[in-house]
Amino acid sequence: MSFAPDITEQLARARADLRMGVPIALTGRQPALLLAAETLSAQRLADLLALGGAPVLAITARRAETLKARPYDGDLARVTLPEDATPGWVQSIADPADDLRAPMKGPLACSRDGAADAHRVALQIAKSARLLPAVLVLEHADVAELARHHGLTTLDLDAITPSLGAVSPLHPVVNARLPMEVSEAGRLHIFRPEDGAEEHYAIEIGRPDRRKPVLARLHSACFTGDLMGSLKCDCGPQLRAALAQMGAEGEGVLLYLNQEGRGIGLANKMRAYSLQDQGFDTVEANHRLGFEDDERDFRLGAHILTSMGFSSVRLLTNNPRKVDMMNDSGVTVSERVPLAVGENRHNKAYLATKAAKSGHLL
Ligand SMILES: Nc1nc2c(ncn2[C@@H]2O[C@H](COP(=O)(O)OP(=O)(O)OP(=O)(O)O)[C@@H](O)[C@H]2O)c(=O)[nH]1
Ligand SMILES: [Zn+2]
Repeated sequence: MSFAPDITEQLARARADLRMGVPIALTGRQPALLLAAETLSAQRLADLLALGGAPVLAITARRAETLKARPYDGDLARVTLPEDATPGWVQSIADPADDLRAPMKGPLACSRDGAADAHRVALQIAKSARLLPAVLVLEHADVAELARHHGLTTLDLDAITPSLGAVSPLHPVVNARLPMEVSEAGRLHIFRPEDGAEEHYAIEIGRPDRRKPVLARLHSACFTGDLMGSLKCDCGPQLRAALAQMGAEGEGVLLYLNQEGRGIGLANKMRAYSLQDQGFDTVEANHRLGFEDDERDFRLGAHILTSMGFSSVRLLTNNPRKVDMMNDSGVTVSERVPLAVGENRHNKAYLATKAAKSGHLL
C-alpha cells in the first residue's frame, strides 16, 4: 500500500504541527519530544515538565550570542530549563522583542553532555516552518510509544536529515496568458514543490529563445515593498523596473520566489523591523532573532529556470550570491545587469548595510 505519508510528507505535517503548538516526536538515534517555543501553551509546557527528565530550549548560536549563553555545540546552544519555567520565560529566550527592556535573563545554564543532533534538526524544522528558531527538546527513550498513544507526528532522525538540506523537486502546475501593463505577451507559470511548502511563480514575457541568455530576475517576495509601497526597502521599485525592462526588450523571465524576508517569513521580518526601530540594522536584527543574514536558497530559482528550458541568463541583480548560486546550480550567468533603483531617505541606511555587510554591489 502507498497510502502512508512518506518522510517528506511527514515533515510537512510536522511543520504544520509545530506552527499550531502541537508536539512532534523524533525517533531513532536520539529520541526526543519537540515543541516550538513560539507557539507553546501553558498546558503543553506543564505536560512536558510532568514527563520528568531534563528538557532544554535549543536556540541557534546567533541567538545565544545575544543572550550570552554558551553554544557548546558550535552552531547551537541547549539552554537548561529552570524547574519553574513558564511560557513567558521560554518566550523571552526565544524572542528578542524585550531584550533591551529586560536585558538580564541569565546567567543561562547550558548543557554540553551528549549529542545535539535532535536539537539541530529541531531548529532546522522550526526555521523551515517560518517560526522563531527556538525549540523545547525533551530527550525521552519512550517517545515512540508516547507518540502512538497521543497520535503525534513521528519523524525518524536519520531519515529526515537528507530532506532538510535538499531543495524539494518542483513541478509545473499550470501556466496561462497574462496580459500586463509592461507587455501584453505575459504568461504566468505556477510551480509546486513536493514538500508541501509555498508555491513559486515565473512570469514569462514574450517567448524568449531558449538557446540564448535570457534577461532574468530572481525576485524574493516582499509583501511590504512589492504590494504596500513600503519605503523601508527597494523591492517594489526593483520589481517594477525589472518587469519594465523585460517589457521594453520584449522578453524576459521574472521568478517570484516566495521567500519573504530573505527566507524567514513575514512574521519574523516584522519582528526584525521592530528591532530595527530599536536601533539595530537589518543584519543585526536577523542575528538577534537567531537567524543568519540570509536564509534563502536560490538553487530553487535555478531549478525553475532549467525546467523552463533556460540554461543561461542575463541576471538583473546587485547581489553576487545570486550570481554564484546560479552558476553553481548549472545556470550560466552571462552578464550581471545592475538594478539600482528606489533609494529614498527611509531605506538609505538599509541599502548601505546590505552593501557593507552582505556584499551587495551598488
Ligand atoms: N529579514 C529581512 N528581510 C528583508 C528586510 N528588508 C527586505 N527584506 C527581504 O529581503 C528580500 C529582498 O529580496 P531581493 O530584492 O530579491 O534580494 P536582494 O538580496 O536584495 O538582491 P537584489 O535585489 O537582486 O540585488 C525580500 O525577501 C524582502 O522581503 C529586512 O529588513 N529584514
Ligand atoms: Zn522589500
